[in-house]
Amino acid sequence: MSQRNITSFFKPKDQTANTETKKKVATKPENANEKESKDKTSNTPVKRKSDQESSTGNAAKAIKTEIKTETSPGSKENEKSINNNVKSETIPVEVKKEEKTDISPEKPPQKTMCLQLNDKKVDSITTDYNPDKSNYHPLNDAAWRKGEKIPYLALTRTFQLIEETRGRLKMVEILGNFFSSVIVTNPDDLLASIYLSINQLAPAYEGLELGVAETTLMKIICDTTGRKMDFIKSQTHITGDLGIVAEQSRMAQRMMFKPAPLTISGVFKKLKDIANAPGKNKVTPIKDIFIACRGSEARFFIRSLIGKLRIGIAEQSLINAVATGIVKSKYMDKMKKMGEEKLKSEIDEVTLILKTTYCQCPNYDKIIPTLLEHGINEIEERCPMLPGVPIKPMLAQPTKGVSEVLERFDGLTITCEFKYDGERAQIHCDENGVISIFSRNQENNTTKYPDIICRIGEFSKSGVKSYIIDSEIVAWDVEQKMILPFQVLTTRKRKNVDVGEIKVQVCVYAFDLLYLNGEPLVTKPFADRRKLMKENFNETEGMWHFAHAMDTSDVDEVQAFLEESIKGNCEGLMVKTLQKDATYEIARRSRNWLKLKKDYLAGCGDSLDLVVIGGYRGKGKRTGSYGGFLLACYDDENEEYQSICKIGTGFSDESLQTHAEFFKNHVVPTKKSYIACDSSLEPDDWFEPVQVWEVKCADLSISPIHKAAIGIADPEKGISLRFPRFIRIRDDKTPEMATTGREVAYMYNSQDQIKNQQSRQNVIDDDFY
Ligand SMILES: Nc1ncnc2c1ncn2[C@@H]1O[C@H](COP(=O)(O)OP(=O)(O)OP(=O)(O)O)[C@@H](O)[C@H]1O
Ligand SMILES: [Mg+2]
Ligand SMILES: [Mg+2]
Repeated sequence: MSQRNITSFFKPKDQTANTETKKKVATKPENANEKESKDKTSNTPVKRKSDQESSTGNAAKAIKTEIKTETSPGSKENEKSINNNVKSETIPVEVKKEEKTDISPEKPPQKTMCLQLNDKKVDSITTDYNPDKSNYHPLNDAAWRKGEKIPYLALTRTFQLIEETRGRLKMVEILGNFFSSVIVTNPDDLLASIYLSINQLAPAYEGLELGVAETTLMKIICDTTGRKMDFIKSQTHITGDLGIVAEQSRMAQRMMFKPAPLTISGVFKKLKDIANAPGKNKVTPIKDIFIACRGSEARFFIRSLIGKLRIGIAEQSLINAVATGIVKSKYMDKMKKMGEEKLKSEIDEVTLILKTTYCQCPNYDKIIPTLLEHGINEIEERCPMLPGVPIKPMLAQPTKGVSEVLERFDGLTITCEFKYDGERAQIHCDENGVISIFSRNQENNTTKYPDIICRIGEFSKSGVKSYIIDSEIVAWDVEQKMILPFQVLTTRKRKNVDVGEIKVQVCVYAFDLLYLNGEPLVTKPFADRRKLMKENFNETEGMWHFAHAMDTSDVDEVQAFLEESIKGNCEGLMVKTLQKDATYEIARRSRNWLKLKKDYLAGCGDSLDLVVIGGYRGKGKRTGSYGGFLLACYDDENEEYQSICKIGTGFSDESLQTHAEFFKNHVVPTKKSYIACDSSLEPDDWFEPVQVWEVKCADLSISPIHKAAIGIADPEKGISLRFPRFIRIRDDKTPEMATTGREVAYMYNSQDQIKNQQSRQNVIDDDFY
């Protein structure tokens, strides 16, 4: 290859590391590219990456046709090994002979190397770069030049590093460095890189999901690699990860025709096609990509399809990483001169702008192109709140009693509203009259409520062109004209409901107006928003109501209103500021909304929403299912799950069966790095964090073993729940929306007993909660 400016992602040293790994798993000569080419040219010439013009699709197709004729000789011995040889009747397939320790996917280069190299790589773009002297290496498949489409392998190697890294800061740094490389060399690939890193194809509310069944993928792996189904199944059972098995299977097989390297944009587009394709039409595009996968590409491609990337990059980390990428790409060669502190403070600033923007417009399709075109300073203004794009809702803080509420709001004008126990609904109407209904979680619930859509015209008065209403949808008893319990609402179908088949009627209780006729209202005080809502919308009995409210701060009146709410089948009250400190705080659990539930009056206060991370097999009557579970809260700062209690109460025999069935598909072989848990609690099975349970308890206490809120209420000990009881599954919450460590600490500190023991300074500052 001629000398020219090369953008290379990994140092030669890294490459050596790679080669060494390869040596371990393959008998392939380690030294040179020429050798590799020569070996192949002896049979069929393999085109070099640089002169290969054919598209992935074509190359893939060519191979696919050949692969179809492959047969596995499948001696019993071979079948047992993941490296069983694959033969082809039509094309010679080079097969790697590997050692028995076969589940050892390609090791990524050393972390620090990658980071240094990222900086260097950035230099390499600005200076006239000589590949002979610096970090270019012919064996580096993940390298790319400025302006070129970025190889998918560069991204999956980054994922590999993240997967093997402990600590969120480091993970963010690795991903941020990668994003900075993308921004500098080919910003067009940034959006796809971002989506692939969080395993999404579009904003969550568009509901475009991959989620291909594991068995379908297993079959594809068998078809394309010649492995036997039993073998793939058993290896998946051992490793607990079809991604790793796919990677091993793919690596064990060498083909004469090297398909064109996959690119980030190419894979992203194909994944979208796969998501949009009906069931059986997904198979061909999956095969096309899978047979073109190199190294860790296979692992992450398969994991993307399953719907679990397992690198633990959640929303907050992603935004931090994008901010890191933006700032680093801006300073490139000046980074060292800038000093760490200045760099960090600028990254923090950009993170905040991005977060605010994402809260009002959670849509990377809009944010990223705007960012690249207009820069970070204009982003907030250019990506405003818009009907049709769900915003993250404002949430409330729990309180323990009427007097606490009034103390907190001393001197402020407030209102008390009934707290309805149903499903949060953001109702959007855009300028064209298109209606969408979004859940608390920004999921699109429009097809769940066709009855609401049918009669929406009665709701708004004339002159209303566009709006966003915040509301609670509750189940409604038409005959008795009363609200029905939350459990009734859960029996309603979740999607594509037919008006004719509706058994559970619903009523909407509107409590806020966030947008009206082209104007966001979130910065106006609640009193003004509420006035506008009442002026522009109608009430119709059993269909549309404004939340029942009373503007008072009289203790007795609040107490009486609370009791009235409970009689009316509500959970309690929401107490809200009206004038001062009364803006709508997007995505915040704000102190300007306090919730006062009947349950708070006894016990520990609010219930907790906890993530199930493990199961203990049952004995006696519970043999065959789990007898208990390990629960965790979510530490949103470090993005880890912290164990909080074991739970074995509140379950019916039937619900235990249901849980066992459900978690059977989410067992992982070992504890994941993002789980903080003492070894003495080791469950029989670890689960992926996928489900949230609402739990009540007698109280919270300091625990020497549990890790919840460690370092907050106590410098070294965590907090655990006493006498926890299962209440219900919270399908409307993702694991990242579970009760946080800080919230746990807050609840612990709010317990009267503790409150009395502590001096005021020790009590957690509400601002952090
Ligand atoms: N009048 C109201 N104003 C605001 N929210 C209300 C009102 N009535 C019912 N709600 C519901 O109460 C929720 C606020 O409570 P919180 O912040 O604790 O969230 P949550 O944990 O999902 O709620 P919970 O566990 O209490 O059901 C809102 O998300 C909304 O669904
Ligand atoms: Mg609720
Ligand atoms: Mg709750």
